[in-house]
Amino acid sequence: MAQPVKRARLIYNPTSGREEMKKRLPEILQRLERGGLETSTHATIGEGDATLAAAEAVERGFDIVIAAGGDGTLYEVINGLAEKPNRPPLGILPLGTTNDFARALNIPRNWEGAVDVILRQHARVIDVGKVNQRYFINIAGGGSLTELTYEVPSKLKTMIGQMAYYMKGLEKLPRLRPIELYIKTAEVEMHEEVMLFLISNSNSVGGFERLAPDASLSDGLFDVLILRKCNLAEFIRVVSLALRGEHLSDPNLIYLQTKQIQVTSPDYVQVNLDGELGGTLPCMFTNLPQHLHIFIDETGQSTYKSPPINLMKLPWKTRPGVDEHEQEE
Ligand SMILES: Nc1ncnc2c1ncn2[C@@H]1O[C@H](COP(=O)(O)OP(=O)(O)OP(=O)(O)O)[C@@H](O)[C@H]1O
Repeated sequence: MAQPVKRARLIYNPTSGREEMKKRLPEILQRLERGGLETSTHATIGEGDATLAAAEAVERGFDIVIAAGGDGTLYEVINGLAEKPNRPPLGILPLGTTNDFARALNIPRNWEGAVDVILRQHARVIDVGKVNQRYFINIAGGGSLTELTYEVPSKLKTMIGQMAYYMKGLEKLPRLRPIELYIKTAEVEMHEEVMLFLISNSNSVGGFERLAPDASLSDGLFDVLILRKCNLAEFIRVVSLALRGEHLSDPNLIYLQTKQIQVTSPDYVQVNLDGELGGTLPCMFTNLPQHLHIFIDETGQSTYKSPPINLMKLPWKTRPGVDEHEQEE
């Protein structure tokens, strides 16, 4: 007997990466249809649109939601799904400039491979982080480095891809400044001057493939990394240790695992969720265990090569609305 046809909603950002979606859409739709997924599309028109489109897709009863674009689009789609009681599984087409989360899940970087992962419908259930009323799946963080928050205009990103981040990030490197944090979990309470804090769900972030070596996407726990106040030389040392996964024993680093963490500060501290601006402290970060099904490559074969590392890309990426102003200057 024929399998019932499933309906998928493909939410894509036409400006992601090198605008690959614009070129590939007919082929992607054809491959999905041939593979048995009757697919309709929603092209996003700007910030926040993917969240609305994902929420609407759930309400309209789609069996599968597909997020096509970069980490920003994925973040927005997850924010549209996470609140809903009946969450359809999520497919990912990683066609953005950065695709940290797709890398953590070994989802192929090429569109054919990524479509095939969706067609095989092998889902993994993952934890989702909740912060106030927002959600993240990869990493949250904050710190004085938020001052380095920069916006790479999307046209520039399209033209030169990853290079745009380097140019924007490195020029701001010397402006590190510590912040005061109060941290509270069920296990510990602390008051520290810190450079940054990271609350991670996966072990691969921003090209740091061993940032939180013990992190599991579905263990119900966050891996928390807090970098104490340090000078630029120490900062660079910790980062280079982190590249090799040897940073956890560094005296400047505090590492813990927890289900829920409250972070407050007397300072003005922006919070970054999966590379996007996610409000300011104080925040309660709660792990929602096994909250979302995502299609993954069950063969576990990663087709990624590690991209070159941009220190400032982690995790301070975009501040919406700044690029126009910067361009005028
Ligand atoms: N039509 C559009 N025009 C401009 N920006 C858009 C449009 N649709 C969505 N966006 C915004 O673009 C942001 C970045 O997109 P996305 O993450 O998909 O790809 P990217 O630009 O390649 O970057 P990255 O993968 O590094 O996040 C999203 O957060 C979204 O708010």
